[in-house]
Amino acid sequence: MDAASFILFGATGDLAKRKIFPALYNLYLDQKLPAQFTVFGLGRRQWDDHIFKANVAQSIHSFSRKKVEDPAQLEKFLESFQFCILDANKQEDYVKLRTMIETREQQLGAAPNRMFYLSVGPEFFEMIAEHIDQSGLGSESGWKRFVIEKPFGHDLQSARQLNRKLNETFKEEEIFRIDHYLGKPMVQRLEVLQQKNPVLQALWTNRYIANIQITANETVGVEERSGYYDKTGAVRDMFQNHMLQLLMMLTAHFPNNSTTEAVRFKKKMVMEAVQPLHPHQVSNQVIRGQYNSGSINGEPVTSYREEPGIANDSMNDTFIAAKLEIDDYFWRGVPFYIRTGKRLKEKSTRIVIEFKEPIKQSTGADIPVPNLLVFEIAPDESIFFQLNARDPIYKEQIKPLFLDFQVDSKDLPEAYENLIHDAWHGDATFFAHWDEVELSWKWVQPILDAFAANTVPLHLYEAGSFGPKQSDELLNKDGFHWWFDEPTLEQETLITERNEEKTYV
Ligand SMILES: NC(=O)C1=CN([C@@H]2O[C@H](COP(=O)(O)OP(=O)(O)OC[C@H]3O[C@@H](n4cnc5c(N)ncnc54)[C@H](OP(=O)(O)O)[C@@H]3O)[C@@H](O)[C@H]2O)C=CC1
Ligand SMILES: O=C1O[C@H](COP(=O)(O)O)[C@@H](O)[C@H](O)[C@H]1O
Repeated sequence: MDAASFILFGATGDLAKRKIFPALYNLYLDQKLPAQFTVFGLGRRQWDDHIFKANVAQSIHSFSRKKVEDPAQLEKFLESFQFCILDANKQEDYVKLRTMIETREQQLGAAPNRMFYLSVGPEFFEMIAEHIDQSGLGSESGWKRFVIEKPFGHDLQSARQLNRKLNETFKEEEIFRIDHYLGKPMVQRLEVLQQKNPVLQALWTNRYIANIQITANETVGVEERSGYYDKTGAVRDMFQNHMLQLLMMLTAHFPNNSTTEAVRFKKKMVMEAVQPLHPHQVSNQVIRGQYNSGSINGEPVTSYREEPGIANDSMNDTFIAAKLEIDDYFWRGVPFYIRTGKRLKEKSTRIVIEFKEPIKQSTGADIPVPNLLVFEIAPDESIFFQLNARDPIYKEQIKPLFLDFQVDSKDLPEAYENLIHDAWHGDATFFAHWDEVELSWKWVQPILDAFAANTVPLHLYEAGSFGPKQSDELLNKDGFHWWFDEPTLEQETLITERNEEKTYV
């Protein structure tokens, strides 16, 4: 593996502390970093190497998946960390940084391979790219990679403008746009599950599937991010990126042993086939919500408008549900329902595939019992299939039967480990290509416009619920309902049993 420098803008920030340093440490323990590497931490704070290393050590003790068992090993890891005070606006700071990096590369006899990781606000992306170019930091003789965190733009126009600017310094193949949902192990499994299982391949079409539901419910509220979130809302924060990436990963028909290009091409085809949303359709197909006060896990929580830093008349969306269709040979006619929101009843990220032709119960309430295939992504990972069988006691009745595979996620790499590792290897498969990003913005743009013009109602929902009731109606009018908001008795039993006895794959 190539020796390289990891140049981290925003090394004093929250994301670096909670995700990036722990990910680097776990990769180091798994021997997935090059034998020679240096992490250059950057920020305006008057830190030196000593303070920086102490902060990195603290972050590892607090947030690492693998606990520190050998302090000497941690010390050795920290030897590769250096700090450079840098103000992103100041060209002279980049020149100083360049000298520092070149000195270290010479000491190690290492090639000038440089990974620039921007864990800073998006307002810095263009400026930093330009300074990297002008200061000569993007050396010609090694490889260079530019890793950026979302949000990538604020709307279609700003995203295009940002991309044009970045392309002046970096080629598309040098830009790694992180969408951490693509780093989640279950999401990474979707491609292979589909490719390597003829049974799933056969079922993966409108012939058998009645509808698909993609949910990312969160219990947390706006937290300390009011400045960012109140301008962003659920539509930009989660829907345009994470939710549409889940849609692409689920519905793309990947060829066997796909290359990076093939995966990205197939995902792009999905987004091209998603039926465009016309302005007059937004109010029928999109539900906008904002949390009111309520309680979560028995604790009272305030309304969004009472959160610190939020105006008491804010119209920002903390919940969005939308219905869309993919107009291609495989998916035509299958409705996709996608929702995400904050301050909901439970943390759950899942995809539910509901199959056609549910059987009717022969006794009791006339409840249709469909087959369901469920991918649980968070908080625990699992795949389960709901089948129907004869009730062994009340033989005239049908009883759901579950094939349930729980994934023991505590030993799996965390999303950031997967993504940093891949970027270091130059593998862009699980990063968002510009084409996907642009098409995603294009699809959500009518929603952004409608929200800005207030032509879509803002429904307040009680914190601790599953969002506004209008989100249920979105499905009810098509004869469906969100699965698992109110689990059946059998599903409830399955969930309880899972916690007692686990079947791992
Ligand atoms: N935190 C999270 O969980 C997630 C964050 N993100 C994204 O990651 C990025 C970073 O977020 P987060 O870490 O939370 O933000 P923080 O506000 O915690 O950190 C911001 C960082 O930017 C640095 N910075 C600010 N201004 C300058 C400047 N003029 N020159 C140089 N450095 C500067 C700060 O360093 P200093 O003050 O020392 O200058 C600090 O290290 C954002 O784009 C965010 O949207 C994405 C997903 C999740
Ligand atoms: O990108 C973001 O994701 C988190 C949710 O991520 P998860 O891995 O916990 O599902 C969300 O809370 C945050 O607002 C958003 O910026």
